[in-house]
Amino acid sequence: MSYPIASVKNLTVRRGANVAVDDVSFELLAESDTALVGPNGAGKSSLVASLLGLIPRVSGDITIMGTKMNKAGYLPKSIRERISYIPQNFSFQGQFPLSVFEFVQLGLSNCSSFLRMRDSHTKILVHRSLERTDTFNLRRRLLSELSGGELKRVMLAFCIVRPRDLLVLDEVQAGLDIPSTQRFQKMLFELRRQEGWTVLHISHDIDMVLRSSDQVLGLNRRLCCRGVPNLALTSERLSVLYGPNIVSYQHQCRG
Ligand SMILES: Nc1ncnc2c1ncn2[C@@H]1O[C@H](COP(=O)(O)OP(=O)(O)OP(=O)(O)O)[C@@H](O)[C@H]1O
Repeated sequence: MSYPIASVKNLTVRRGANVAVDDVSFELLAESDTALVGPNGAGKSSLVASLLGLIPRVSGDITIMGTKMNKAGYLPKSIRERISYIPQNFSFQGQFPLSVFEFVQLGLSNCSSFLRMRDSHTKILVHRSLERTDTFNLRRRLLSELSGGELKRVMLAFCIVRPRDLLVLDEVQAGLDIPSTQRFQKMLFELRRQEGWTVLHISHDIDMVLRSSDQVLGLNRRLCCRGVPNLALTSERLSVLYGPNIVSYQHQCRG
């Protein structure tokens, strides 16, 4: 039977003077895929940032892997190092002097079980992660020299270089073309199964959510719907979320 990796109860978050997330409760079950959907400005990134302890919350309880997050957003290192986060935007301008290999290797630094690891072992782990994400040929390139799609696959290599339990992704498809999106989704799906990750991801692709997620959370400041996507995302619920003029199209492409 599945157990909760994360549990959120009555979470309220403010951004500036406004309430961005209002009294939201949900659970993320182990090894499940949960999509967080909703219109622009609905509070999705705020919810995720608060779940990760990156921004404060006004009220509510957050428990991750059995440990309750304190009011200041603190979680012990033993829990934090089991979580991975790929943010919505990241770019490396100019000649940011960090190679792909060095970046992925950083995923091992500061991790208790790898601190005394020999250099040769570290290299094997990094190379294996790069191979599994089709980024081995990029290992000597600077991060600032990568395309958006390449950078996202390198972020996945960073996530798998050591075991994690919870992966949080904020609109990873943003800026990717159709083939890159399909390639990334396929890779993520396979890695999730191999690694046993619990995934929470923000998405604007309702068709993809219907096809691949176990649970959907429909947010528009408050939680408007929640459950198995094809039951929860009815046209009525989509209208509540996005407004009455929403029309849902099914992608014809099955990649
Ligand atoms: N740093 C900030 N300071 C003040 N208000 C903010 C800040 N960041 C976000 N907000 C506001 O909080 C609300 C929720 O924003 P948030 O980014 O969480 O929404 P979102 O659902 O992730 O949107 P999008 O789909 O456009 O990325 C919005 O009204 C936004 O203007």
